[in-house]
Amino acid sequence: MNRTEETFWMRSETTLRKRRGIRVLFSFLEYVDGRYPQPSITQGRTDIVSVTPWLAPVVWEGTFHPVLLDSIYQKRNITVAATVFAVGKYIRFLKDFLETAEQHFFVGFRVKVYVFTDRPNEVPKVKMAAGRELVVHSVPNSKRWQEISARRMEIIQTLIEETLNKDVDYIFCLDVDSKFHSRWGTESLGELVAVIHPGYYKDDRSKFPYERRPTSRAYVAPGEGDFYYCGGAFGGVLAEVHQLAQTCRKNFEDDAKEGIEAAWQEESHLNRYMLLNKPSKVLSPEYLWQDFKARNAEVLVIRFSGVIKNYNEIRPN
Ligand SMILES: CC(=O)N[C@H]1[C@@H](OP(=O)(O)OP(=O)(O)OC[C@H]2O[C@@H](n3ccc(=O)[nH]c3=O)[C@H](O)[C@@H]2O)O[C@H](CO)[C@H](O)[C@@H]1O
Ligand SMILES: [Mn+2]
Repeated sequence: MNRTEETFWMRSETTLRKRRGIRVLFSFLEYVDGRYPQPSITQGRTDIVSVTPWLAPVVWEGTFHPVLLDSIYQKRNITVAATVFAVGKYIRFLKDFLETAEQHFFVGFRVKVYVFTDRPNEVPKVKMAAGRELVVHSVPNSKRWQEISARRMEIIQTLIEETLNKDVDYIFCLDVDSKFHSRWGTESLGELVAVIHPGYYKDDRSKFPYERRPTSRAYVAPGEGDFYYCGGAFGGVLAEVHQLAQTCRKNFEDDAKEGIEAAWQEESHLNRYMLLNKPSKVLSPEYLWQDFKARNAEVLVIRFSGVIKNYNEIRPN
């Protein structure tokens, strides 16, 4: 292949890596006058799988053209919401989360960030670009972190019912103890969007930390399960996320009435839900890495990553 034949999709992994710094410039130049490199269905990345067996895209760097995608959604004038919870000491993560979201999360689009906190006075003043808005809601604290984490589903369900329906198209629900490091944009949009957990994506499904007690409504039987998805990031269109949140909330509460709490709270219920209701788009672990993990070779870009935290110091229990 000579240099002129080389397209965005055809670049080898090492070339991509070498060019990371100027990639944004390249993808922009490749889009001059609405022209972009010819798509190929026979050449592209070979080190990853970019479609699930139910034909949902799996989003990895190098499988999409950011400027082309943005131009499609710009015409539709979409609004994207994000929810983030900062309860108790987790308020300390909010500043970095919001500041890095300004740099990387749907830049150039209308964005509404909904912050839920028991400390509204401590919400940092972060300068937001035109078209971007911060909305703060008060929520009660709780003695157990498991409760705080799991009750997000109830609050997300209510938020969608009460306020969002009119002027929001897509919603993402994100952990606060994380930062954006690179683009998270229109390539992530879909009806129901799940993110693959960075800790298990090369493991056999028998190792996934699903809820394994059949008495729980989050139960996943041995030999079942597609991927292990994160509780810390999911999204989609409002109707789909509403259905997910309502179902996970109800199943979590019905379990609680019988004295059972799933292994990973709402994350377990989300995994059960996604097994029965396959996501229409799957985001690779680029979309939720963990700072303590070294970057694997196939991960060319880390877009969003959990910070290292001292659990004993910040959690209420
Ligand atoms: C990266 C990822 O997939 N993380 C998931 C994982 O553990 P994590 O260890 O990431 O959970 P976590 O401690 O970050 O809690 C989840 C989220 O709940 C909120 N929070 C929690 C405790 C608290 O005192 N205050 C507060 O605001 C906050 O937004 C936090 O980011 O498993 C949890 C199961 O319960 C959740 O599914 C998390 O989303
Ligand atoms: Mn977290």
